[in-house]
Amino acid sequence: AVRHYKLDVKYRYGEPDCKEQVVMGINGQFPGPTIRAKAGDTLHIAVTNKLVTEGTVIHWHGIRQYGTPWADGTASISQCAISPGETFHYRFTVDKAGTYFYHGHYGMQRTAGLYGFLIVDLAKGKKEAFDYDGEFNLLLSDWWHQSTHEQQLALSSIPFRWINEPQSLLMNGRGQYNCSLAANVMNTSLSQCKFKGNEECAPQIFHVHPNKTYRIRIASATSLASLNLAIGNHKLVVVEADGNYVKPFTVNDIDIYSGESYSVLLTTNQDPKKNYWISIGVRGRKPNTPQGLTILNYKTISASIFPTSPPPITPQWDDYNHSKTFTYKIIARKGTRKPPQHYDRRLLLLNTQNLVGGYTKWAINNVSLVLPSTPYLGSIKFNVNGSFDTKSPPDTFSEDHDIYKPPLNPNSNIGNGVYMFQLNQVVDVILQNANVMKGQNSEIHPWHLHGHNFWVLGYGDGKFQQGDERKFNLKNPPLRNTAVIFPYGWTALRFKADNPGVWAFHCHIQPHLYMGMGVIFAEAVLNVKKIPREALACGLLRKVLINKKHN
Ligand SMILES: O=C1O[C@H]([C@@H](O)CO)C(O)=C1O
Repeated sequence: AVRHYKLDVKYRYGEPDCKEQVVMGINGQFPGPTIRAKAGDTLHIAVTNKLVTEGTVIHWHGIRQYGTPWADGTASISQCAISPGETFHYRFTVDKAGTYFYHGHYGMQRTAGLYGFLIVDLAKGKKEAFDYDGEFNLLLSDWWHQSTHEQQLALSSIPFRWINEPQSLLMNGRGQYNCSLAANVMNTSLSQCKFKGNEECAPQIFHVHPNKTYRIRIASATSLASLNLAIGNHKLVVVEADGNYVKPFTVNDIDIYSGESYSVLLTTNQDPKKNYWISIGVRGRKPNTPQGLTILNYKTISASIFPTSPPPITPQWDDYNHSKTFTYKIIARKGTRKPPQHYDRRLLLLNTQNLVGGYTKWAINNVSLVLPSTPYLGSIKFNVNGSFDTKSPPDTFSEDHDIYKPPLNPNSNIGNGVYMFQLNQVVDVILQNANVMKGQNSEIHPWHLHGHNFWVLGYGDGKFQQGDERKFNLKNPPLRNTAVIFPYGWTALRFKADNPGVWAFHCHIQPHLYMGMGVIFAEAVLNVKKIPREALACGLLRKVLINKKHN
């Protein structure tokens, strides 16, 4: 079936965490409306830019866009940003059931609140591999009181001004600044939040029946924060990651990084005369943001009876063993497509924090990504000269780079060259983490690939070495679209370049991408058919449109 949606992107006033702010909304809502379809459907989504003075695009995170690379929603990569007043028609099929989301992919618009769920149900007649009685959606994000326009300026100023930690964590767009739902039952200087219930920042309560099983679909659209989610007294059974089934495993809490999605099963087998906390807390960075909270309400009692015990304690922010233990448990469910046993090309990508002309940046193999004004997809397809660097960025980095120290020479270059792949090449990417520019520290980076799922073949501590590949999991590696690199560690991915198009591969932390932490993959672009004109009407491509009939 074809499903039609109309999304108007517009600023509005809102109180995501009880403080009035400018929020990027869709059809007047924040977060945007949930888009729902069945596997095999075609979505026709008309996005109208009502922002008045800036462009916009929307990326459908986790959707492979097979055959429709122009609909990936990445400004300067798959299309021209949609101008104020204009409408862009995204048309693509959703071929795989799963939990996805959509978000802005131009500047830091995601941080401003441009996101919503995209859920693809199984095709008619198909059955899930697990049973459940009901389901909930839980979209996680973080929230700043500084505007994203100012954040962009701060990050691209000399001296560099860091955006610092978020003021609040949001669940389905709701958080509480300067008060806590749990103040009465825990040790905090925050006062108790008081709600009538209809406030925009009042928590969205999850109502359940006892002795049932619920599927909770969770996605993280955070700008910066890595999160840990727990539900007081309850176990979580992880069954899906990034739209792929995983071998079910049971945990007390999950770590979720920006760009990831999970489905967990929750069985309501606890005392039905109580309600329970649902909590999220910051991981991987020294937190300065209170826990995000809401309530799991057993319908046997009133939702206004708060839990009498404190909310779950988030693991220490730097307890990376906790994170690794969770991440290493994720393996593919039986029946998942297996990876090719060999690769055709390997990239070793070193992530470093650098200086470019005095500006603080992130670079990959010493190149910090600055997007061109003409979108790659059109410029490669129509062979437009001069729209980006024709020289490819390096496939590897210097052997003697000491990942445990700040870079000896912190200076790097900006660039917008692409890695070119032939159709069906098997590509391995080893992401190598390192020390930041100042002090002794290495940060978590969740890397997201557009247009594909990749197999996560393995993780390791320290520097990747020849021979580490003997430890790769080629038997049941999970398929994902986002994978984390741990501090001072490496992560190995494999994918098949079977989707003609131009695809971004980048750190999903919004300020890091803004500071250049990404690369561009171009795959068999000459095989791309029928790019709509509206995706091409900017930069050096305008001439192509005027001069020749395209395709
Ligand atoms: O990109 C970043 O910059 C700061 C810090 O490294 C410099 O202020 C930080 O914590 C980041 O993640």
